[in-house]
Amino acid sequence: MITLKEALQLSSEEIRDLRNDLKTKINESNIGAYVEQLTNSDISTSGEGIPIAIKDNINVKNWEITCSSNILKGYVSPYNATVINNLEKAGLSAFGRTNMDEFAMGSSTESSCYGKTLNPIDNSKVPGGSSGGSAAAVAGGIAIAALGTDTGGSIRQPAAYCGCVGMKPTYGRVSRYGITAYSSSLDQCGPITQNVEDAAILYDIISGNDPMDSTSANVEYTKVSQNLNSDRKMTIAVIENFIEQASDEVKKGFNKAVVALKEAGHTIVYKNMVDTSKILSSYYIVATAEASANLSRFDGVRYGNRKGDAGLKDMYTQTKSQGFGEEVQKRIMLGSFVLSSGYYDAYYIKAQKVRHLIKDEYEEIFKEADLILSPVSPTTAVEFGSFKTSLDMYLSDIYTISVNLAGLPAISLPVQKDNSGMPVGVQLIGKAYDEQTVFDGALSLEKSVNYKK
Ligand SMILES: NC(=O)C[C@H](N)C(=O)O
Repeated sequence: MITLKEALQLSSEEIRDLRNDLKTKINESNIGAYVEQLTNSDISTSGEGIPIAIKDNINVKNWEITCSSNILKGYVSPYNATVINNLEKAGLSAFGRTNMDEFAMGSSTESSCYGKTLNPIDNSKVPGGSSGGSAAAVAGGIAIAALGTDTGGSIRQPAAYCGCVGMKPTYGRVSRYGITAYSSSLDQCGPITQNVEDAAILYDIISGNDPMDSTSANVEYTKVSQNLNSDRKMTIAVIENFIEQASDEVKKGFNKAVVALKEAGHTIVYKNMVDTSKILSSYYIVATAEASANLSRFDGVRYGNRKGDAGLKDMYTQTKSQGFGEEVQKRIMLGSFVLSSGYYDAYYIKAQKVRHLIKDEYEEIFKEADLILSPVSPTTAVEFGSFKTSLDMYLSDIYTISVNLAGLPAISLPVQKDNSGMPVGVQLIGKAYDEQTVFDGALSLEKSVNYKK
């Protein structure tokens, strides 16, 4: 597949041919990366630009947006998210809706109301989640690049499971206007691409201050893709107590990355951080609390397909219990519980304290290091049905969620294959607003590991 960098050099006729070619490839593909592939409808397109696949929680004017949930089936966006306007300004267009876990709550794309997306490398394995459709489309050669969202790893983990590059920007760097909120203090939109340079290009295109998003950062901004420099020598920290929990195959991949970084001239330092079990508890309290508030708008009155006609209570009950899947219902209930009076201090406030502690620990490490290297997930992509309980699934997020709790930028990239041929990804985490260092380090690592698809 042509890269985004190459596509930016094409004439309008060549782009038209590329779009037609892509449409044929999508229709012939059997991995179910796109919602349209799973529903037998036509690939949605907006404009005539370079085609970029869009996760089903990002508003594109006049497109159906469902967040892969039955509750929103048939809902059509009245406006574009800012990221879509930014794509269009740069000569790119939204092209095809990618599958996801319902309301971005999951790590395998198994909770979509449309059904599964298959990992293109091994169809018996999950593509990861929640942006599993976006990662599978890029890895499967049916998208040049895609947009995903990352609340607790939803860009980086599917990118790692499928062997592509996924980047979560600093909280506030990319506008959330027009992106369906799951957990407003954690969500960020970012690129999923075939390589690090394309990720930098797409990040540059979508990022920047937006007055339509009150959480958008108004800080000085320089484009990263024009200043990429893989020759910078950096100090990179490794969190020792994190790695112990990874599978042997992930450890091997991680060690390869450490050796490659040393060979590229970087200095490695070893650190420890707060226990991952505390990070997990903090994330699943903060995220579900915010989700319970954000998803209250899908009540059959303001949004959502209305069900039940025996009074208000029946209408709310029927609308939500028929519209939302099991995992979403569970999280709304958990979130409502931790915010309820009597439990608020014991759970929600405590989780916020742990969140601050995590932030402080990152700041301490960044006094000495430019970047932190960590695995993306404790295992490579698992077989469908492997997550028997919600907790099994939550445990696949132990390395990614602290980055969202601290609001930091991070990029995941593949470094080698495990003994069954599945990609092993690692992530580089940076200081807030220091995306340049994140991309420079990632480019250096990409060159030195020389991963072959
Ligand atoms: N949305 C995400 O970033 C995925 C994360 N596994 C979650 O379910 O919250």
